[in-house]
Amino acid sequence: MIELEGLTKRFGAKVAVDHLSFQVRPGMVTGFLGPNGAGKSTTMRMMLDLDNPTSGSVRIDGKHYRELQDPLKYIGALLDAKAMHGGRSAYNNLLCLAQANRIPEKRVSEVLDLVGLTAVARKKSKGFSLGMGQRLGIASALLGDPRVLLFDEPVNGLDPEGIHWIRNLMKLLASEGRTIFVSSHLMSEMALTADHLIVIGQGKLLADTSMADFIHQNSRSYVRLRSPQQERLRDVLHEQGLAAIESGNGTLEIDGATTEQIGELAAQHRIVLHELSAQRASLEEAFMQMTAGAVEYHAHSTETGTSAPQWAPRNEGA
Ligand SMILES: Nc1ncnc2c1ncn2[C@@H]1O[C@H](COP(=O)(O)OP(=O)(O)OP(=O)(O)O)[C@@H](O)[C@H]1O
Repeated sequence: MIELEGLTKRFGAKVAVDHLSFQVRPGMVTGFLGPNGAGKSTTMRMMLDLDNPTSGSVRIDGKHYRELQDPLKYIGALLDAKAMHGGRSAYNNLLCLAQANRIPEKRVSEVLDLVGLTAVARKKSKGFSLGMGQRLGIASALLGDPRVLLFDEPVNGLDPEGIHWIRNLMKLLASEGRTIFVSSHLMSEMALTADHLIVIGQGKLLADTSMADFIHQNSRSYVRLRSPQQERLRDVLHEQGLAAIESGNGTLEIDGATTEQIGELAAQHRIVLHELSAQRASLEEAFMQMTAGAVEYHAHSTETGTSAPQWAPRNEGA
């Protein structure tokens, strides 16, 4: 369990993290979302005592980081996969970390095996691909067999196989009762991985909710229809007080009705349907909807509309 209470971080006049209070619970994957510059990395750094809060506190399983004896046994993290010593082998990188944290050497081989790097254990890590480097970073996070794990953008730059592997690993670790906290800008991936979400914008908490509720509360759901008897269908819907919006390619969208209601209505009037489907906005749409007011930099189109977007701070006329 990770508990934040009024956590705040200022960099000069900039408030990067603004009175954040939330809990990250064990036994599930909690996603950490926010637009660029929202304060995610700063929050994670404070969880790991790499930055001092201006005020407020973080507790890991009830203790402040500095009270943890051998902290790697309580909390592991993947923040920057390139933080390894490139001139050392994967094995020696992990061995140094194990020795500094009083972790038995046999655990080094175990975690290398767990992340699939046994065959390259003696190779210098500077020759590693992005995916191998990411796996080595994860091995170091797992070294102390901690109950709490933080992953900052773990799938950045990975191929589909690597992404799939990390997703399954996080789910497995959560099913073992560990606390898994992961940030990512890849919404489709987050939707497949996280059970719960913490969303922040400009350092403030915007949402602390289950994935399903977040999408439900921040997005539109509607029914999509296609029929060769579209005019007749529109009339029937109209009689029932249902407005159909034409969305191109002969498709209609209807708010405020279920597929069951519409299917039965069509059957009663002997109208043929070629499509009848319930539509729910994606996590990405729900996220954009929620954070629209909290984005630090917006793109605005240029006069010709052909040049690259101009990035401007939100409060300076974007
Ligand atoms: N050391 C620092 N000195 C000054 N400002 C900083 C420092 N670190 C972060 N900031 C500012 O604090 C804000 C939050 O940054 P942070 O990196 O935590 O955001 P983030 O949500 O992780 O962003 P991203 O998704 O782009 O990685 C940003 O405006 C950033 O410019």
